[in-house]
Amino acid sequence: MIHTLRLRVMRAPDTLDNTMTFRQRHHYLFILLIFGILAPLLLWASVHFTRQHGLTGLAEETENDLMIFARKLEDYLTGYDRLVGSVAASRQVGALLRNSRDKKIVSVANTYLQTLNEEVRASAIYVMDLGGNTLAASNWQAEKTFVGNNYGFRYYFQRAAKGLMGRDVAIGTTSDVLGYYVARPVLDPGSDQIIGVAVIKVTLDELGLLFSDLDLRLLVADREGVIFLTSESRWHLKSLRPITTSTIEKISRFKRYADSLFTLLPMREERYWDGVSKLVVLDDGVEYLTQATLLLSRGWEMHVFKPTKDVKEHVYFAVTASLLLSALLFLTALYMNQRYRYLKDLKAAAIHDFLTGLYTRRYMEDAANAQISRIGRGQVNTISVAMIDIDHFKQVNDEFGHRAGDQVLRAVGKAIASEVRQGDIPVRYGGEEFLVIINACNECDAAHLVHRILERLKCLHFRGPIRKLKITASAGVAHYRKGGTLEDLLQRADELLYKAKEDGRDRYYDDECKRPETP
Ligand SMILES: Nc1nc2c(ncn2[C@@H]2O[C@H](COP(=O)(O)OP(=O)(O)OP(=O)(O)O)[C@@H](O)[C@H]2O)c(=O)[nH]1
Repeated sequence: MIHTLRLRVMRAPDTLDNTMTFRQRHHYLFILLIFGILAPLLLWASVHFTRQHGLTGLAEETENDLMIFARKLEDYLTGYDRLVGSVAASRQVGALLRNSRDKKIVSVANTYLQTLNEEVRASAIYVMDLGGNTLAASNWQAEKTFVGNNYGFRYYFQRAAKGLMGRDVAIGTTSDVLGYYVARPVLDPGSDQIIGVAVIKVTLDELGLLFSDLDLRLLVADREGVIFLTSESRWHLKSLRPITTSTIEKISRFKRYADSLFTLLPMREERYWDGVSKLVVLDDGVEYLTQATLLLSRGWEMHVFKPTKDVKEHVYFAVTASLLLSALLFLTALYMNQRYRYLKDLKAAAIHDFLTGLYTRRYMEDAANAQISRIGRGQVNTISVAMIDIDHFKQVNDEFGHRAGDQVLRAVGKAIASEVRQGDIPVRYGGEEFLVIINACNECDAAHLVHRILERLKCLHFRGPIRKLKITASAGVAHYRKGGTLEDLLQRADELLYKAKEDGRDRYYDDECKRPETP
């Protein structure tokens, strides 16, 4: 502590001021640097973690929605899958296929299909023979009835005619409406031979109602990636993947998508966010988190798109919050720094004389008393006090002015500080009076020091109007005596100083050392 303070003492006050400004500037630069690194880090972390957290939540919601809608669609269509089974097993349909020329049987079958269709609200229910001809249909009375038409080219018919479940999405040749077709073989109860095919058609408009009023985008595409069911009408019959010309031709033939262009669904900036979810920007310029699932029984794929705008809002909030936090931390750091410097300056001002930079009288009293108690404990040999007073200083003030007087005081303070050793305490005692508490090994050490100081003061050179000025000083040196007090020590030094002044100045008296007293 003393060592640090001593270094400060040895600087001229004007240099000290400059150093503090320089240091202060360094402090601000340091704080700015720290915040220059911290603020972007904080910003990056808040953006990263908020987005990460938001997208994780959104991915969970998307997965949930996907499961719900896939289940909803499956359940809805499975109802028709089962229903077509009961149509195929019905007495009326069996009778019709065994005897399609009997008008009465045909009429009974038509009425049965019509009534059933009204109950289950399908688009149409009809029965075909193995040649693909429609023998009876729920819309038998309509102008564009299916009865009499041949749908043998249809994929669903060909599957059912082979004894399999036929499922397909296609545009109706008679109705011109896109629909889901499900077909089952009709077996002869006696022989178990396939004798025809029962079909139910459900319009996709009706299916689309399942997905209306959603705050998400949803699509269902067939095996080839053609979107046939979607919450966005503009995506209708667009394709998720590039399709070859031969596939387009095949689709056109079986499904009658002939007029469609099969353009690709515009999806930009696709990238996987995790293993399952993708982040995409769609044709509306909005970013979505998307997930897909396969509807295995039908070979379809369902995609759900959830806008990430809520996540973005959270990120904006986090950015604002972290900017505010950074600003708050920055201001707090500035305030703390100012306060720290202020307290430090206050403390320095309390122990240092503002003009010379030497210690104050108050500090000296505390430090000297501490030294005296150390002597009592045997930790320090002895101490001495040298009281030094500039001779005829009043004349300097009177002749050259107070500022010149201050210049001399500063130079004397600097000279004394540079002569003392580490552990000595140089003090501005008052006015033009200085004092040094000397940690001496023996009495003559102190006399040597005072001798050197008085010599040095004689050699001081000044600038400006007082460049020709030469000064001398007088001193009194007193040594600690066992059991003595600081007051006693100071008094003896003062008396010796007084004596030196009286005897003509430019000398020192030492109460023990018998060295020459004039330097
Ligand atoms: N410039 C300046 N002068 C000071 C300061 N403190 C005290 N003085 C002056 O120091 C002078 C001390 O004068 P005196 O006590 O008469 O002593 P002296 O003129 O040095 O004469 P001797 O000590 O008897 O040799 C006074 O004129 C004070 O005004 C200060 O901080 N700055």
